Amino acid sequence: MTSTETTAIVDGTRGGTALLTVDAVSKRYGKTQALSTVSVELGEGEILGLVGHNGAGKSTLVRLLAGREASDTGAIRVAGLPEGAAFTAAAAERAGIRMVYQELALCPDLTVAENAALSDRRPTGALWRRRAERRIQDTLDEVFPGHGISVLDRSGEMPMAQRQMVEIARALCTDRLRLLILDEPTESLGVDAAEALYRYLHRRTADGVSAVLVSHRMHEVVGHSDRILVMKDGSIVGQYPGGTTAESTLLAAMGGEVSTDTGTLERVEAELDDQEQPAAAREGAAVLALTDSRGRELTARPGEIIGLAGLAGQGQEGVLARLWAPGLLSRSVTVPSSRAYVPGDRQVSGIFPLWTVAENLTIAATRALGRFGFVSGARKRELASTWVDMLRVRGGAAAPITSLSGGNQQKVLIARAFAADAELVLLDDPFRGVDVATKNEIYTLMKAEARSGRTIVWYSTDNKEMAHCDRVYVFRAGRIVSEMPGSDATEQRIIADSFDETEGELR
Ligand SMILES: Nc1ncnc2c1ncn2[C@@H]1O[C@H](COP(=O)(O)OP(=O)(O)OP(=O)(O)O)[C@@H](O)[C@H]1O
Repeated sequence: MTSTETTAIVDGTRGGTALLTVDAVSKRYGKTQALSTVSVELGEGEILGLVGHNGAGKSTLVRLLAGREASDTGAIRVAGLPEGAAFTAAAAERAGIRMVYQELALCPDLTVAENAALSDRRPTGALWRRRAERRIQDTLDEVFPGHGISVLDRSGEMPMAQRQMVEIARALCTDRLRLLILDEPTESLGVDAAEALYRYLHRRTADGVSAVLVSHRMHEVVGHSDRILVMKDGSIVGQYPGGTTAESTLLAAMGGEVSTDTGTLERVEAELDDQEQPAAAREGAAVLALTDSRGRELTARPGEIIGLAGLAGQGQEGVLARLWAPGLLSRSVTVPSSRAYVPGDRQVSGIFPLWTVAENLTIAATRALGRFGFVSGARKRELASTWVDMLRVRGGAAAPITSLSGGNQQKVLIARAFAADAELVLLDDPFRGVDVATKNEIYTLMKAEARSGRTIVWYSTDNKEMAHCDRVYVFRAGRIVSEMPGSDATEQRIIADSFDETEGELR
C-alpha cells in the first residue's frame, strides 16, 4: 500500500463486528501535518499493532482514539455511541476505551491507590480509599504476579518499572473495558513483567476486548498482534499479518530517512572498524569505582562502556544516582569530576518544557560553548543543529521541546549528555521510545565516544543491548551478582544470573 491509498479503510474485522472505525482523519500542529487522511477499522477482540519511526504519528492517532484530542477533519465512530455525537475523552471512557500513555502520568506525591482513584470517574463515596486500594491491588496481582508493589507506596519513590506497572493496572481498573490502548507499554518493564502483560492481554482479547499496541519493540509487536499497521510521516503505508511478518519487513516499510545528513554515522562506523579499542580501556587504571553493600566492586576505565543489567528495578537506577551525585562523605564511590546524565524519567528530571530543542540540548555544554565567560549564541545553534542532524531529531533545533514526539525528546536528552564533553556519561535506560534505526546509530556513536576516552555507564531494561558493552554487571536486589565481558552478555545468561540463588563467588 502507498500513502496515496490511505483513504481506503483498513479492515480488521475479518467479517465480524467493528468496534471502532477511523474514517479519513487528519491532524495538523502548526506547520506539522501529524496525520493525513488515516482510516482504520478495528475488530472486536483484535490486537492491532502500530509501528513507525519517531514522529510518524502513532501517538497522535491513539490520542484521537481515546478522545484526548479532536481531529481536524474525518471522524471516529465507536459501536454503541450515538452517530454524530462529539467524541470526547469522557465519551471514549463511557464507551469502555482506556489508554496507557507513553509518558507516565502518576502524581509523585500520591500513593499508588490514590493515583488509581484519581483516574477512576465512578462515584467514590465514603470508603473510596479502601475500595481504590483493593481494586488496584487485585489488578496488579492479576496482571503482574509477584510485582512487589505496596499500594500505599508513594509513586514518586518507586522505580520506573513499578510505575509503569501501576500505570497499566490503573487503566485496567474499569468494569466495562472494550478497548485498551497501550502506547509503548513495555519500554520500562523487564522481560518478565512484559511477558506477564502480554499473557494477560491475550486472556482479555479472548473475551472480546480489543487492543491497540504501539511499540518500537518489533519482536513484541510481531509476536502479539493479529495485524500490524506501519505508519510513516502521518500516513499508513503498509498492513501486515502478526505472527509471521519478519521484523526486517516492518523496518523496511517504516523507512526513517528524515534527515539529509545520513552519512555522518556511517562514516564513524567505518572508521571504528579500523580502530583498536584504546589500551587504557583494556588495561588502564579505573577512573570509577563503587562498592555494593556486600563489598563487591564495580569499576570502569577510560574508554569503557559498562552495562548494568538484570531484571528491571534491581538497584541499577540507584547505582547511577550514586555515580551522578556521590555525596561529600561517600567513601564507597570514586568518580571523575565531569559527569553527564541521561535520567530515566524525562518528564520529571529531563526536559525543560518551556525551552527550545537547542536550549535543552546545549544547557550542559558550557565548556564547549563558553569563551572568556561568554556563551556564543551562534555556536550554540551550530552545536545544536549538528546533533539534531546526526540523531535525526524530527522537528528541528528551534522547535519548542514539547512539540516533539516522545522518542525525539529522548534523542535530545541523549545528545545533551554527549554534547556536554564530560568524562563520564551515565545513561539510565536512555533508548526508551527511540526507534530501531536511530538506536542502531546511537550504539555506533557511543562506541566512537568511548574510543575517544570517555567512560560510559549504561543501564538498560532491554538485556539484548548489553552485547554492545565492554563489560556487564548483573544486579539483583541492589547487589552485584555477576560480571562478564559484553561478548558473553546474552539475554539468557543475564536472566539465568538474575535468578541464580547460589551466587557464591562473583562470576
Ligand atoms: N502538541 C504538539 N505540538 C506540535 N507538534 C506536535 C505535537 N504533538 C505531536 N506533534 C508532532 O506531530 C508529529 C507526530 O508526533 P507523534 O507523537 O504522533 O509521533 P510518534 O509516531 O508517536 O513518535 P514516537 O515514536 O517518538 O512517540 C511529530 O512531528 C511531532 O513533532
